[in-house]
Amino acid sequence: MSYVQFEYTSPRLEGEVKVPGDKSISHRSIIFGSISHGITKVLNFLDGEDCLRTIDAFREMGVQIDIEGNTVHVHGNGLEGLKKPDKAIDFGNSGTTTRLMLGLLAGLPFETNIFGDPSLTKRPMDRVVVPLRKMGASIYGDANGNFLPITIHGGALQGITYQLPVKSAQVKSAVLLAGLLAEGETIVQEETETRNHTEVMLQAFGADLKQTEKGITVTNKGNLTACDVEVPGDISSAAFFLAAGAIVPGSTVTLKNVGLNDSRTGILDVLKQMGAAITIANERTTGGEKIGDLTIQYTALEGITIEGNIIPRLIDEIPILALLATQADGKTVIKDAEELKVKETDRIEAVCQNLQALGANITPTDDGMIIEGPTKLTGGTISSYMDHRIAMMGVIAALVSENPVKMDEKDSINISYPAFFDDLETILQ
Ligand SMILES: O=C(O)C1=C[C@@H](OP(=O)(O)O)[C@@H](O)[C@H](O)C1
Ligand SMILES: C=C(OP(=O)(O)O)C(=O)O
Repeated sequence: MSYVQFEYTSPRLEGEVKVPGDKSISHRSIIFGSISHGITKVLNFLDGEDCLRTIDAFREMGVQIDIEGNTVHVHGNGLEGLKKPDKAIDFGNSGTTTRLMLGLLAGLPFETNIFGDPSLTKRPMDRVVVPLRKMGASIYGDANGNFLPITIHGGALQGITYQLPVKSAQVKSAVLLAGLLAEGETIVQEETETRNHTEVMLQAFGADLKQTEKGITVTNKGNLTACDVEVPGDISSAAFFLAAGAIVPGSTVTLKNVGLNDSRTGILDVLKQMGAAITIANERTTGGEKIGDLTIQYTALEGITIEGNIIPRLIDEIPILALLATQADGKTVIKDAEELKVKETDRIEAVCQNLQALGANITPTDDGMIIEGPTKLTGGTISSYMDHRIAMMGVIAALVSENPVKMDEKDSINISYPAFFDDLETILQ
């Protein structure tokens, strides 16, 4: 096997990065733009492979989508204007595309076949299949529809009240999307708040969606209206440089225009609690989403316990937080994060195996991990597990390792952050 090697001698990070557009918001801008009437202009769209899958899916269904750099024009067909795709749709590596599209396809009166890459094929779909069947969709696939490839035949849905059994914005969004095409009210109840971009954006596109004491309620009000979207920078991508700035001696890094939606900022709360020197400037709101500039400086960190309601607010940041915790003084415990097992790979196993291979003191648990720090990482050989967030963690680990980090591949990073190495280069001194 050939490896890519990362070696940084006495690195220091200094300067500004404008991180790419938010992945969750980019997906949703295409979905809601496609099902609206009129042209939706999307600025700062993330050109990562996952979001391009969402574009491909709507092109297959007859929607004209023009891409010019990071500006995208979606010529919406309206809910009734989507056509049956001519062939099976490939959702690649993207869980968000799959689960949100299943929600939409559940209400469309034709049959669609969908499939994905080996990672996506292992991820559970029953979390959306169960409520969508309750609403009236016909769904077939391996293990009673739990795994791709899946065939879905939509149409004639009935609204339901659904209490989320998993803390998942993808499930919430799938049910709300189906609710746009269902008869009567659809209500989603969640015990722990998950990211709310679907709710924010559906309201901006004119959907009849409100938060009531019963839960998040949506009705089938007919067509949505196109609405321009300026995508904030992705805090989940910013997280890699926030962590790097905090642990690489002598660093000061500023990340511009980062999305600061409260349902996503768990990482900032954790960094502050660990003692990081982080400041927020130029706070403002665009399209209902808060954004601002973050500056972080290297400083000593302390281990903490991360558990409970904060977990969905930082779920994708746990791999890089685990690396950060290896450099903090004392014990960091991460609990209530069993969802990590069903991401692009089992991220509890991938993070622990890799950081152990680099010399960290980290132990996996059933719902998270325990890290004892600080440890000077030695470097070594790791695997990305073909998971973009694990791969980026590996590269940042090389910045604080004595010897090189060798990894089996790096191309998976294109899923969410194609400009990752260019941005790293900009701030590397
Ligand atoms: O709704 C979304 O855009 C996402 C929700 C989260 O997944 P879950 O809903 O499975 O928690 C997150 O991990 C994923 O990267 C994007
Ligand atoms: C889990 C992720 O994405 P998805 O579920 O869309 O594959 C992620 O980006 O970390």
